[in-house]
Amino acid sequence: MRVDIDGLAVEVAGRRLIHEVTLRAAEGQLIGLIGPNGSGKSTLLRCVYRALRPAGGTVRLDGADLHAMDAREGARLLAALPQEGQATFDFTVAEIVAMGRLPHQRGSGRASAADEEICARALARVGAGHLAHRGFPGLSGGEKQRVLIARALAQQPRVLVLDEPTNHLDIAQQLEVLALVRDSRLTVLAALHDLNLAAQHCDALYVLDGGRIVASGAPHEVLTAELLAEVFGVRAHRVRHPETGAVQLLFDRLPQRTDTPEAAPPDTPEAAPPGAPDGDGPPPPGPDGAADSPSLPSPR
Ligand SMILES: Nc1ncnc2c1ncn2[C@@H]1O[C@H](COP(=O)(O)OP(=O)(O)OP(=O)(O)O)[C@@H](O)[C@H]1O
Repeated sequence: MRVDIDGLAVEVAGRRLIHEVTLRAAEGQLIGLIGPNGSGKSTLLRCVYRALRPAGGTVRLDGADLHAMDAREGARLLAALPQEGQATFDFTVAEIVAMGRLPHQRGSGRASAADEEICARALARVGAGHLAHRGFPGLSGGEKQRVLIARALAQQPRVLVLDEPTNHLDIAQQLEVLALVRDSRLTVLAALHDLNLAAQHCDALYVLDGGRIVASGAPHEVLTAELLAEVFGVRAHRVRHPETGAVQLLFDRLPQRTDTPEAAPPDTPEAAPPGAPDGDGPPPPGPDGAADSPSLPSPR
């Protein structure tokens, strides 16, 4: 299912937080939303999953205005993992995941055998089947995150909206969750803080700063040293993943604005080591395709 966001504006408490956002997600694409803290990622996504109404503009799913649909219809098409999803619910894991089936139930709202099967499969997909009878509040942050992803999958939506889906997850689980999201073939909008994960897994990135989209495109087009300095205030070196070719980033602090070339001693960390690549360009691959990095220790 395609998602078209056009001229979206969002206001909270009379303050405009999102300005004129336009975003396109084709069927099955994974679109990453990146930006520094407070840039508006959660606010934009909250409007997409209907926790906030737009002050202007539209969100359309295959051309239909999402905010004009009734709640049940919207929930059958779009499921969300909100950032505030870590709130303590006094329910078991199985009950939390079963909530994902509510938009599909009519009448008594009782779960059918088919609903139970869908929930069990969703929990198994996130590797959390063994948690089904545990109380949600007693889970670790990572376990809660996986259960809430299972709830979103149990909803059987066409579009997934994920606010920091890798929050609280260890590195193996982060990779698992992103692979699972990819394999789901759903259209996905995901706010991500880890720019390397975003570069590796997303079809396109949209960069938010001050509530506005300031760049968009394929990860290798968007994640330039200039943009990362401007928007995130960091110095970034680009290298290529030796197997996938995806852009990957190595970060340093930017020199302080007060530092002048005269004031900085010649061997400060900001000074590039002799022979190091200068900034944005990917360094030439080594014999095995890996980018050489003279500053990294050799493997033991
Ligand atoms: N309910 C609210 N009332 C007032 N201001 C708000 C509210 N919600 C968000 N904001 C403000 O809107 C701006 C964007 O916040 P938002 O949470 O969308 O950013 P974010 O990019 O998701 O940040 P983070 O990366 O830290 O999660 C921030 O300045 C925030 O303080």
